[in-house]
Amino acid sequence: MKVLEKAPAKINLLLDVLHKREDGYHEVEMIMTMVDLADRIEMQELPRDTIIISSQAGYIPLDEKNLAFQAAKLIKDRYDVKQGVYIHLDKKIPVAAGLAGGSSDAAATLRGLNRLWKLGIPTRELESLGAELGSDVPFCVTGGTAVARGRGEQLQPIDSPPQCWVILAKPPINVSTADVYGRLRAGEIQQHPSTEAMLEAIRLKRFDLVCERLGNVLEQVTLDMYPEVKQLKECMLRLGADGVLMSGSGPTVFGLVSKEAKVARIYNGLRGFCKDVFAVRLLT
Ligand SMILES: C[C@@](CO)(OP(=O)(O)O)[C@H](O)COP(=O)(O)OP(=O)(O)OC[C@H]1O[C@@H](n2ccc(N)nc2=O)[C@H](O)[C@@H]1O
Ligand SMILES: Nc1ncnc2c1ncn2[C@@H]1O[C@H](COP(=O)(O)OP(=O)(O)O)[C@@H](O)[C@H]1O
Repeated sequence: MKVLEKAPAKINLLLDVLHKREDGYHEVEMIMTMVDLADRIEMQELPRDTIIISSQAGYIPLDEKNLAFQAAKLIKDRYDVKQGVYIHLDKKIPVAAGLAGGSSDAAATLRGLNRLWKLGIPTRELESLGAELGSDVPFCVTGGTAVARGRGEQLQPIDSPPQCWVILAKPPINVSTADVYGRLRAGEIQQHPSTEAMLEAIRLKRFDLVCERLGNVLEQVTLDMYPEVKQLKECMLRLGADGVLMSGSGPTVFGLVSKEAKVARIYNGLRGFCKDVFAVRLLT
């Protein structure tokens, strides 16, 4: 038997950090949504008790460091599954980009193996398993649009934002999430974005207000480390994107665009600046 799962990328329309916790994680308040750029995960039963990962992408680990491997191992151990699985990852989402590619692969693996092995694990439980793999994995289990609190695992589903184009551009640098959180001085954040105001903009389906109220407190940290991310933001705004923000810990910058007529110009303008550029729709 074989199952297929799509693993879409996420963007953070809003990311606020409330404080650093005793366990070293940061207490966050995020508004996350999925975009139509996805890895494809194929899972095939193996009679032997083993997990094998393959991928056309030469730049991700294929051993126990792979988040899909960790997801498969977790589900096998927890539910005492004796069969093995062959997992192929068709990567489309850039790696270490702030788009949760690895987390979404892990979530898709949890969903897929639940089906492949007919385990009947409820979604809530899949989300809890996901939290053991990473802070962004619970959101990726269900996707949609949600407010995420705690370290990212406390989810409140909300309505989709108004549909629009999303231009994603990732400069050729690798940013470590741990490094960005590590450099953040949570007590010294000058301006916190308002989650309530963004929720209102989404509720009212006001695209202009969504663009106006975008905010990410990790952005300044990454911008200070990598001035090219700042240049990329300025470039996207200059080319006419309606709202521009860095996603997660970066370095991907996304631009929201309402008019299709503008998309090609912005896309082509950015291609001169970096190789990884995508024009996609929100997954509403
Ligand atoms: C910043 C965000 C925003 O969506 O995404 P990315 O930029 O990674 O996509 C997330 O908070 C990242 O989630 P994720 O990538 O799953 O993080 P984890 O593997 O759990 O943690 C990686 C590192 O980030 C730090 N971390 C993570 C989450 C959090 N709320 N506080 C933290 O301080 C932890 O100290 C850890 O060392
Ligand atoms: N299936 C996977 N796809 C992508 N990266 C993975 C995967 N498994 C493990 N990783 C590792 O996870 C790290 C973060 O990758 P990713 O989830 O793409 O980034 P981000 O957390 O910035 O959204 C990278 O260092 C990468 O090597």
